[in-house]
Amino acid sequence: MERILCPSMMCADYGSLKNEVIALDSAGIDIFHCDIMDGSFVPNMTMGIMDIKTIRKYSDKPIDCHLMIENPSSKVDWFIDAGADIIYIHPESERYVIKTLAYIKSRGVKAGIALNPDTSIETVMEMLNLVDYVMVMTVNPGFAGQTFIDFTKDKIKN
Ligand SMILES: O=C(CO)[C@@H](O)[C@H](O)COP(=O)(O)O
Repeated sequence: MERILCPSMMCADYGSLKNEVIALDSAGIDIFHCDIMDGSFVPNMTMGIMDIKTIRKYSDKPIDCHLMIENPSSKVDWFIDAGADIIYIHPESERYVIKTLAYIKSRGVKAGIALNPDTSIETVMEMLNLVDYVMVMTVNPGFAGQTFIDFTKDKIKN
């Protein structure tokens, strides 16, 4: 099994983002994982477009944007234009999921589905051949440092 390292950039020191990006890049990380939260789909607000642009400015490594926002289809262009290489959307937050996945791919970036702990894999079974990645969340989206929800292990296994 291939293992890759994707540090969560919401945990970076924002007083020194440029240096954090350069240090992670030279430490050999694989993908910058960026948690985008709108304070509505999840009870927190985190990174935005300027942060993605800063990461893109100081590294050529892939950037993934995990959109924890309502109606992500209206905003995917913002993040692609800022430099994202992979966009994750939540089926719980989007009315036209497959249309949005197809649009993301048509823009030349990879598309992923992220699943809340209480969303079953069956919900998205038909869409699995349309995505490049599936993110199985092992905590409720919104915050770093939460306790691992044990039953999500079975979902990952399946
Ligand atoms: O999407 C999220 C939280 O919603 C994660 O990406 C966290 O940012 C990572 O948390 P830790 O692994 O540091 O607890």
